[in-house]
Amino acid sequence: MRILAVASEAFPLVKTGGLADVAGALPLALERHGAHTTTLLPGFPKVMARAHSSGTTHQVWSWNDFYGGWAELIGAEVAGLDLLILNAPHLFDRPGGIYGNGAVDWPDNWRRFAAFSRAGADIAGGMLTGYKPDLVHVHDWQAALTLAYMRYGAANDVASVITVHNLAFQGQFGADIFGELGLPDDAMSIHGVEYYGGVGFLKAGLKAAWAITTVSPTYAQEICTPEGGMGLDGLLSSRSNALTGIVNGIDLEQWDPRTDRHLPQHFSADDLGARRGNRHAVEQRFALHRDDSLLLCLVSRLTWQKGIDVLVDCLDEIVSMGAKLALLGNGDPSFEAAFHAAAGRHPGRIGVVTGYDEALSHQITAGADAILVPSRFEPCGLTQLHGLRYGCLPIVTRTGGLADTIIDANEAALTAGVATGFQFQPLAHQPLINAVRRALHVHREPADWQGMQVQAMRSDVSWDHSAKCYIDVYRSLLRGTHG
Ligand SMILES: Nc1ncnc2c1ncn2[C@@H]1O[C@H](COP(=O)(O)OP(=O)(O)O[C@H]2O[C@H](CO)[C@@H](O)[C@H](O)[C@H]2O)[C@@H](O)[C@H]1O
Repeated sequence: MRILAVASEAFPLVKTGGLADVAGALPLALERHGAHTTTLLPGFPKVMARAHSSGTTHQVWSWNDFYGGWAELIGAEVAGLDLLILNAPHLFDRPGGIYGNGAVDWPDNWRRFAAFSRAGADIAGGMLTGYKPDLVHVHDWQAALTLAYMRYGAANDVASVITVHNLAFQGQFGADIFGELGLPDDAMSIHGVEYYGGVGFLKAGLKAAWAITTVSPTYAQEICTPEGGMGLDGLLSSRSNALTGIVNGIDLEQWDPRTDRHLPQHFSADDLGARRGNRHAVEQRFALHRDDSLLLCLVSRLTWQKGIDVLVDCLDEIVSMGAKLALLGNGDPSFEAAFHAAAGRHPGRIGVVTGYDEALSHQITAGADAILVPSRFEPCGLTQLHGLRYGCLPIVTRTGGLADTIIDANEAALTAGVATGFQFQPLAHQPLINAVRRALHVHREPADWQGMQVQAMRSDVSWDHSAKCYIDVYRSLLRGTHG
């Protein structure tokens, strides 16, 4: 089975969030089940640099004028990924972020990702000699228009899947761009790309996809409701037969406490005492007192989605309850400032590093006792899976993938010895505080805490089961039995 994946980021080439982790790891997991993935990426500077340093790049196509400038497609192989890269300097070669400069989106994002999607559809339609995918799998709004170009073009017989990683990002633009997309006039309708009077990239993909997946069963249900659907619940519930929730895995080689090159001290479920060296490293890096109190951590984009506003409100009380916190994140400057102010009020009890630091994210998860994931909504969530893998017990809101991956330490689960973390709902000050209090309570009994750590580390967070679920979706489409 040949899959063409279309994604705007993939680890380890370029990453702003969890999408990159998935786009980087899923192809390797699918390969083990006999499906070969070729991944189309935009030629962002980091992608081009990494591809060139691999020494494997070769041109497979070029255009003199592709959405306003010269462009080429490059083949490359990086970190086990079979890549096609759309090198279009007028669209992707610029300083700043891949989607914008600071908090401001690039004004030509519609053109950048329309071009990217068009390239995906042309490849699906057989533009490249010797390569035609059996199925196209696109991720999020940046790649979603691929499916509209396929549907209204030469590749409307090629099976397609769209995965929604986060419904909050929809790629909505004014109707005035439509004329420049190169789609036929009848695509500008409610059955095509039209969305609330403008053009909706994600909407167009959801409408055209043969199958829709999202990254957990609970989120799949939530997005069909007015509360969770962000304006797309009508469309999604009308397509609920085509919608499947498949929980993400994590890369077990990148996240292996016995071999992780980022850790000062390796450990395993049989040797939890060895976590201590990592704990000391975290205490040192975050200027925290060295003691045995509950060490909580956070590794997150600092946004409203992640419930950071509520956490900020709880920090003083969490410290007064006896816990301490190591906070790593970047995003909304007001949250960064609030964290620094809290660290100033509680020296030795709250430590903050603002910025994006992959190595530090591993160290924190290996050294802290528990990881906070107080998300307002969470399609799947990866940091709680990292926490499980490293015996850093997740304290999470009961929503989306957090509800599906963590077993709450209620009385029954504790007695049965199956608890792996602490859930609370709704996202608000008191429920969060109560969850931390429950964690403190278990933490006072080292044998109970370690029992939960072992149980957490036994959880299956691999890609194996999820890859099988994707293969099932692909097969059902190719057999014509889906939805
Ligand atoms: N400051 C920092 N330093 C280092 N690493 C950091 C960091 N901030 C975040 N990270 C890392 O970035 C990733 C973020 O993963 P999340 O699951 O929180 O995804 P995100 O919300 O971006 O994406 C969306 O897509 C993913 C993938 O489907 C879904 O899991 C998720 O629910 C959905 O919102 C993790 O690997 C985390 O360790």
